[in-house]
Amino acid sequence: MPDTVIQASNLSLTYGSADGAVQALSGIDLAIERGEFVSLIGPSGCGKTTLLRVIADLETATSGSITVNGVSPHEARLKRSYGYVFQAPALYPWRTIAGNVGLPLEIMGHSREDRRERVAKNLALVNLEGFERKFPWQLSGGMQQRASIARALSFDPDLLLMDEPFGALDEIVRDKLNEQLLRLWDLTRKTVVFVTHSIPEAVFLSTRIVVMSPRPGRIHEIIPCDFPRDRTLDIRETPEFLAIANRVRQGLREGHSYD
Ligand SMILES: Nc1ncnc2c1ncn2[C@@H]1O[C@H](COP(=O)(O)OP(=O)(O)OP(=O)(O)O)[C@@H](O)[C@H]1O
Repeated sequence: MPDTVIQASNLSLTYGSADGAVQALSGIDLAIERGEFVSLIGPSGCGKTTLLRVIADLETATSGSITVNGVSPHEARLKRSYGYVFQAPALYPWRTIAGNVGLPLEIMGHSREDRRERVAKNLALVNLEGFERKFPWQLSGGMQQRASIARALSFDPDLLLMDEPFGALDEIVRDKLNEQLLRLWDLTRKTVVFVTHSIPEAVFLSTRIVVMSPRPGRIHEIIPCDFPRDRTLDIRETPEFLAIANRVRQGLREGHSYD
């Protein structure tokens, strides 16, 4: 496996629409190394989701180049190199939690026994052991989102792409899930690319923060964030944390993000 998980060079993407073209990404240069936790932050419309979708081969760049694990996003998708977590949990209501988490494995043809083992392991990773037989509607929003993270991890990809997974949750639940996600990242050594609108969330979780600006979507600045991997929520009170949060806020302002 190459050490560089994602390498984007001069990547641009223009959507064609009935009322004209929208340049969603322009001149994106970004390299993400194995084991990093990289957040993409910026205002609505700056291209965060589009960039994640290009990595996942759900959109194709108009120009420039990108590799995922050293191959094209299309080949990486065929090799099931990543798990994708959406903003809404998107669990099938008629399937149990085990049925939802094991669905990718079912599609990939894993045996019943192997599925049961992997589902149990991944539910334990997101602290949902014992919930196999419940249905999604029997779980809180935060628990459903944890189940969708377990589903993304079910086939053990090294790369996790997360599009504002906790955006719809209240702050207390979000704090808890941020801590759990960080522990999971530390334990599994996955590479995470995480989209958020929240400055504290980005600073708490990331090893680097990519500040994006809109019209067209560009990278304004990349801010390193080198707290220990096993950080806890109390670091949010430290001057170092506040200094990085201020830098991100300043970067967003310079990108004319809130005009
Ligand atoms: N399928 C599409 N067709 C046309 N334009 C699109 C399409 N998807 C996104 N766009 C436009 O591309 C730009 C970037 O959108 P994108 O969803 O990537 O931004 P974002 O930063 O993720 O926003 P948000 O934070 O609101 O999710 C926006 O101007 C959006 O309206």
